[in-house]
Amino acid sequence: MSDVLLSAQGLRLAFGGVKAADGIDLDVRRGEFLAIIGPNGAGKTTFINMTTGYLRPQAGIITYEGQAITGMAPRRIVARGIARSFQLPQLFTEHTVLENVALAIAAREGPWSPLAPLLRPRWREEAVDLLERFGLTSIAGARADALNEGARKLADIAMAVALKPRLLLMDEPTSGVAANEKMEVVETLARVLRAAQVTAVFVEHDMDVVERFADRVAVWSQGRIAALGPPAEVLSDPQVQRDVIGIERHAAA
Ligand SMILES: Nc1ncnc2c1ncn2[C@@H]1O[C@H](COP(=O)(O)OP(=O)(O)OP(=O)(O)O)[C@@H](O)[C@H]1O
Repeated sequence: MSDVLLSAQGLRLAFGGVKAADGIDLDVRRGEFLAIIGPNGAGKTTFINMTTGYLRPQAGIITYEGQAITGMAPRRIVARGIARSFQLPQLFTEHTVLENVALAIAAREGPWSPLAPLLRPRWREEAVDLLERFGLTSIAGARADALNEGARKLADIAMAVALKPRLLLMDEPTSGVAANEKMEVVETLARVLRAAQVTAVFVEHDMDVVERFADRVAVWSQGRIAALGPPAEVLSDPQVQRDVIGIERHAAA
C-alpha cells in the first residue's frame, strides 16, 4: 500500500487575473495531520474546494488511493472516502445535535432506501456513539443554533466523520472558537481522528495549534506552496516568520 493517500500535481485555477492555484504539487501521506497556513487570499480554500469536487482545476491532476478524482462531483468524492468541513459549520440549525449527526449517517447509507425506516434506530445508535467520542453527549438534545462555537465546530466535524472518511479536509476548524476552548476542541478532534485512522488536512491560522497538532505544515502563498515540512522547521524559517506568521499575529492582535 502506497504511503501517499492523496496527490495533487500541477493544479492551476485562476479567477480572472487572480491565480488562486498556480501550480500546486502536494502529496498527503496516509495517517498524517497536515496543516495549511498562509495569508488571506493565498488559495487555501481553493485547494480544499478542488480536492473535494467543489471547484474543477483548469490544469493538473488529483489522485486519491492512486486513482484520478479530478473534477468529480462532490458526492462521488465523498463516496470514495474524502469528507470536508467548512469554515462556517453547515448544521441544520433547527434540529438537535443528535438529529444532525443521524442525518449525516442516513445520507451515507442512502436515505431513500426502502429499508430506511428499519435502519433508523441503528443510525440513532451510531450517532449516540459518535457524539460520545466527540465529548458532545451532554448537548445531544440541544438545537444546533443554541451551541457555542467550539461545540458547533465539533458537531459539524462529527457529521463529516459520520461519512466514514479516510481523508478529512477541514477549513479553519478553530476559527471563531474562544481562545480558552481552542486547545480542547483540537485535542478532541485529534483524538477522534487518530482513533478512527483518519488522515487530516486542515487550514489553520493559530500557530500554537499548528505546532502542537500538525505532523507537517504547508505554507501557501499566492497560489503556490512556499514551504513544506515539520512545524518546528517551517515555522522557524525567517521568511515564513516574516511573510505569514507576522501577518497572522498582526491580524490576531
Ligand atoms: N469563486 C470565486 N470567484 C472569484 N474569485 C475567487 C473565488 N474563490 C476564490 N477566489 C479568489 O481566489 C483567491 C484565493 O481565495 P481562497 O479563498 O482560496 O484563499 P484563502 O487562502 O482560503 O483565503 P482565506 O484565508 O481568506 O480564507 C482570492 O483572491 C479570492 O478572492
